[in-house]
Amino acid sequence: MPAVAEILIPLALDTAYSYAVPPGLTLAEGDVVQVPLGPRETVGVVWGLDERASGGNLRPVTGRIEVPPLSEPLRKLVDWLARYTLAPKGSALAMALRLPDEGAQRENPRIGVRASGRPPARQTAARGKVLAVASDGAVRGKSALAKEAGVSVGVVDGLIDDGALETVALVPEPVALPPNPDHPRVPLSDAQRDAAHDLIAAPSPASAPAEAGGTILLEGVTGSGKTEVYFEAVAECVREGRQALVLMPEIALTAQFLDRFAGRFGVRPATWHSGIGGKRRERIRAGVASGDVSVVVGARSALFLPFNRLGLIVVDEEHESAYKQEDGVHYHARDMAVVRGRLEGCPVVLASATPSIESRVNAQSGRYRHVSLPGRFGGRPLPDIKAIDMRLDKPERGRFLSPPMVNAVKATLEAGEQALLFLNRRGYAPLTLCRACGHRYQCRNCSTWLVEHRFRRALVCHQCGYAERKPEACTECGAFDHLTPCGPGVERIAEEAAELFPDKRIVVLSSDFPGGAERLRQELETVAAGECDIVIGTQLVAKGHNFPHLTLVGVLDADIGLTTGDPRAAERTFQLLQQVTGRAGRGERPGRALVQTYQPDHPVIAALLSGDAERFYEEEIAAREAAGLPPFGRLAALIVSAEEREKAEAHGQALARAADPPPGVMVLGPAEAPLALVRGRWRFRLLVKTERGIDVQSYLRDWLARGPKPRGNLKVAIDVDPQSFL
Ligand SMILES: Nc1ncnc2c1ncn2[C@@H]1O[C@H](COP(=O)(O)OP(=O)(O)OP(=O)(O)O)[C@@H](O)[C@H]1O
Ligand SMILES: [Zn+2]
Repeated sequence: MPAVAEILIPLALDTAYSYAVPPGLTLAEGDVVQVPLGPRETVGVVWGLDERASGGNLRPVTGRIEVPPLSEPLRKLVDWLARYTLAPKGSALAMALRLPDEGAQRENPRIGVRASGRPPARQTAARGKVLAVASDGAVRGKSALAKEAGVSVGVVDGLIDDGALETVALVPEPVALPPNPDHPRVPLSDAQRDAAHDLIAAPSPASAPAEAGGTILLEGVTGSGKTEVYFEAVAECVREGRQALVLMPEIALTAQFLDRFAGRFGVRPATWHSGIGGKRRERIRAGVASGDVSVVVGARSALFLPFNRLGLIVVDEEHESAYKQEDGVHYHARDMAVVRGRLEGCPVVLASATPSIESRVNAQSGRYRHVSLPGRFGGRPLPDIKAIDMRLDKPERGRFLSPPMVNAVKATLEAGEQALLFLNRRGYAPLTLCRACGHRYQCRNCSTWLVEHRFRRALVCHQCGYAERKPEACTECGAFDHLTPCGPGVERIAEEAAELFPDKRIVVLSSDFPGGAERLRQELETVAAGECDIVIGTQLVAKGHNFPHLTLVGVLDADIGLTTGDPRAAERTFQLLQQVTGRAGRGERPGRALVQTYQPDHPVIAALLSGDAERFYEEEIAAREAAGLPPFGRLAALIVSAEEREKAEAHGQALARAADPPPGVMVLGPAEAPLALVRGRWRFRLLVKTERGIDVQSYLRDWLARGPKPRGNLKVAIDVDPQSFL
């Protein structure tokens, strides 16, 4: 009697399906299998097995696929992820089960040749040279052998056909060489050594074994040398023969970082991000599963790699909102890292100069251990930060740099140092207006203004990517020469800087840098090497980078993020400004920062100027607690979208009527989303706010079960712990 296997299929399905295990097939939980689904065959994972049940009337499993099985902690992570985010379990599985695509499976092995020991049927001088070289029995590539013998590849081919040489598949080069934890290295400062010691220190013997995987907040001011400190924890992990994962926001994976890793461990680590192609992805996955790859540095998706003896997870820049995935499964990689650490029984290090309020509160309450580096490495001072009050120091008409800012840049360049001008706006101008008729250029698919990109000569939607050529005449009234850019983006600042400093080298860095991520990484290298004078950039250059020649940071619009209505607006602004000003003075010379603002007395700006981060955290934590906002209360958002506005609104209202919130739960909305239209879909938002002790997932499940069901093109996205409120 065949047993029954519960197979979870990586599609938007909530439960595993039952299949019979055919005679002769032995399966274990976690095995990757092929199963029939409707008229097709598909891939799934054994999620449960019942040896005693009778699968007689079920369709059988087709067979096992020879890829590494999913470990128990990884399966539990998938279960956890689905339960927490309310995503279908199959969708959660899909993230852990990126199977090789067709092309990747057929990776051609590299072929080498060696002497077979049989004499050739026909001997020539050229053949003699080849066989003389091959007589040592070593395996060589065909062309390498031909070159060494000084003959053409045709001669080698002839000897293969003849049987005097035989072909062998070469073992592919490893994706990463083993890091050496005891590679000679620069000595740590005393503060770093103490912090590293704290980080590695075993948890107190009183804690249960399951608690061995604790979470540690590694908080150190910008430039304090946190990287070197957590490298010590990585080294210790490698010494113990376990694997380490370092998560980074995608773009922080720079050559500079990889070189620092190589400086510490002798080799570069294996890396994992969206730019890694099919074959390489599969080899990394296989190496991670076999344990051959001991350290992976990767973007958030690396969290779902099949490590077989994970000993440490580091989340660098843990406060980064880029760790939140905003489509498909809405998960926060930092939070899931903490979960995976718990499931694997390994420690998790959250590193930041500006920790999230959530992690700060967890550290204060003792849920996380707190390790601090209060000063910069080498006793370097933190930058001196001053405000420029834009109400008093107005830029010239049509300009955006105030006179004190221009003077500071001038002085910096005269001293042979580098300046960074920071503005968190891509493109040339965020709005284009016709001065004749007042028409504003808007996206046809979204409720957003089109952003002028002068380099591309286009008006672009930053939501959906829609772009149109910037017209010569207004498309509404036909007037020529009346289209006016309103407000600045980085390209416009670059234009102003080029006029002010015509003989200086200026680079503009933003995520839409022409040439893509690889070119951008190269450009960051040239900045670090001091091969440019003025850097103009968005948040992309604001954090994580080490530019030793940079001594002046000018923030052009410190107020930008303060008025978004987002509950994290203050936190985000503080973190971003603290990070960007923290790029100044990391090398030999001290740095300073100037911050253009219309509200120098705003608590966030005042805290930044005071240099007293503690004050900001105290005030913000108190404010969150008073308002019952995270982490003192919980939030979840439902985003209802449809192609017709009325449909989305009506469904949102029907959901609200079915909400029936119990005590401790509040349901707000539906309200038209700030981004009311995205890619042709109208959006309405409902916000659930609960007391901390409430199981918000159960509430959401019950609510959605009794509420109206989405039909046709209508969709309801669920976002637990939302980071974006747009
Ligand atoms: N032990 C050391 N010996 C020599 N240089 C060091 C040492 N530790 C750190 N540094 C240097 O100090 C600088 C700052 O270090 P690091 O980038 O690790 O800081 P950080 O804490 O990560 O800063 P941020 O949070 O701002 O990114 C770097 O230039 C780094 O090379
Ligand atoms: Zn658009």
